[in-house]
Amino acid sequence: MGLKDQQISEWKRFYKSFMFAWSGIYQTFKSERNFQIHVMIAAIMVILGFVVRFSIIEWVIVLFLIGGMLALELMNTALEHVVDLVTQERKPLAKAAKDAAAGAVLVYAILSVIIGITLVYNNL
Ligand SMILES: Nc1ncnc2c1ncn2[C@@H]1O[C@H](COP(=O)(O)OP(=O)(O)OP(=O)(O)O)[C@@H](O)[C@H]1O
Repeated sequence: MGLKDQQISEWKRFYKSFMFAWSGIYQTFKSERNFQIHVMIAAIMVILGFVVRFSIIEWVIVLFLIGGMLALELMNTALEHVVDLVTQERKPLAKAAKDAAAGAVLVYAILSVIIGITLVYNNL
């Protein structure tokens, strides 16, 4: 295979992984109610940001919060799938794993809400 063919094949692989990742986001959006709620809250936050005119720094903070929240929710969904793959039975370890992951999402969500409200309030 020539250098050009190799480069094309690299791009194809990159494109394929991108499509797999996009499919993961789309499937999670379709099937997980919590993910849909997070997307809705993110959209409201972006609209509020334009209304109260966030500064650049405030936008950076908000976009990191939104990106972090959605990424964490995707990881939580991935973990739930893996646990369900490992066992369909009710097991304490399965519960501990799912609850810990859900706890991580909750911690980030609470902090995001506090920071989001503070930023909006600060610009009123
Ligand atoms: N295999 C399991 N063993 C013990 N507890 C579980 C297990 N799966 C889920 N749980 C508990 O149920 C909670 C909700 O889990 P999950 O969102 O996966 O729904 P589910 O209980 O599997 O069923 P459903 O999706 O139909 O509501 C978890 O946070 C955990 O506390």
